[in-house]
Amino acid sequence: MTTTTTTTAAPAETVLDARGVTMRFGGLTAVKNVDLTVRSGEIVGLIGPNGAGKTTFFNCLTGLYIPTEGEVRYKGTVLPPKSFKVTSAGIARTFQNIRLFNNMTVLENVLVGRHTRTKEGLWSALLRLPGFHKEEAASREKAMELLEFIGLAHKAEHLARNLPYGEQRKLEIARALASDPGLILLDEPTAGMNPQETRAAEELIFAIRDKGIAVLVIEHDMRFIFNLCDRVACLVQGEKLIEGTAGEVQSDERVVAAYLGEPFEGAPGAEEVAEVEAAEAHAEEDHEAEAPADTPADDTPADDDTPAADSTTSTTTDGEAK
Ligand SMILES: Nc1ncnc2c1ncn2[C@@H]1O[C@H](COP(=O)(O)OP(=O)(O)OP(=O)(O)O)[C@@H](O)[C@H]1O
Repeated sequence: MTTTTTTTAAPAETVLDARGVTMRFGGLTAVKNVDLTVRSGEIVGLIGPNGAGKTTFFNCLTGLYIPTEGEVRYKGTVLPPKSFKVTSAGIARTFQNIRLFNNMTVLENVLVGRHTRTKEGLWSALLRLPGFHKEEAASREKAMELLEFIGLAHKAEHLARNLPYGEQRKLEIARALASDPGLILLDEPTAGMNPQETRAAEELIFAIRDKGIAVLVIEHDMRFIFNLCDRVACLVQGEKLIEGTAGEVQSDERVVAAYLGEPFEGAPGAEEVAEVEAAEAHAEEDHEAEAPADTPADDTPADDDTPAADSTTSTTTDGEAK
């Protein structure tokens, strides 16, 4: 008789549990009855056309807004309706528009991010009061570790305002990580980044996840979000349209329809479309020039069309599929 032993992995802990979150501004319902769960070890994406309610939802999760209805729990406990208390509880975030202390150094910005984990408060950190300096030594080591982690240790003494844009975005992430979060919310972390910076941001987010921090990320760059995320939820006009794996969401016709008229970032732009059209027109001209006058169109070998057709297909597919 054979016995089989099966080992089951421990179920992932629910880090964030948002239930029925609704946010109204007067007559406008920006977020309507949205449920979302993020588990430990996960990277979850939040997509949706402009004005879909993504940032408003983030604001409801982080205590900036008190939802009109619904409840948000972090590791089983209902979150307090104050952003600094939410940060203390373990949720950190970055903003769509970078919010750094421009006249402070890179290191000081990260140290300010540690204030929820030190006895001295935010004002002490900002005004560099004596108490802050005492705790600074202990926090400094941790802050330098974070700067190493994001690759900015060599710029620790630079003023934040002198960093290139992509590095300012990284610094915001380091500052958020300084509060030792269990969940980090990233609002358009690659906005304004070039392709190399975007790839580096992707690696950084994977590394954050590997540190045991769950990630919820808003992005318009579909290629980035579908590469990165374990699950993706799509908001449209404040409501969650679908939630699933990248493949499921990507192929959902309602998602595609929701974006119609608003091309995906990474989808072929006007220039690429013009290139394809020019190539097609060129191929047609060549074809007409090559075909003997008395050859019926149907007799033209299929191969003659292949290169132009292939190049058209691959450009379109590549752009749309990712
Ligand atoms: N404080 C506010 N007062 C009134 N209306 C608001 C407020 N904040 C957001 N809205 C409205 O709520 C809706 C959702 O906006 P929100 O910024 O959350 O969308 P979004 O999905 O983040 O958009 P984007 O991708 O453009 O950043 C919009 O119609 C917006 O005008």
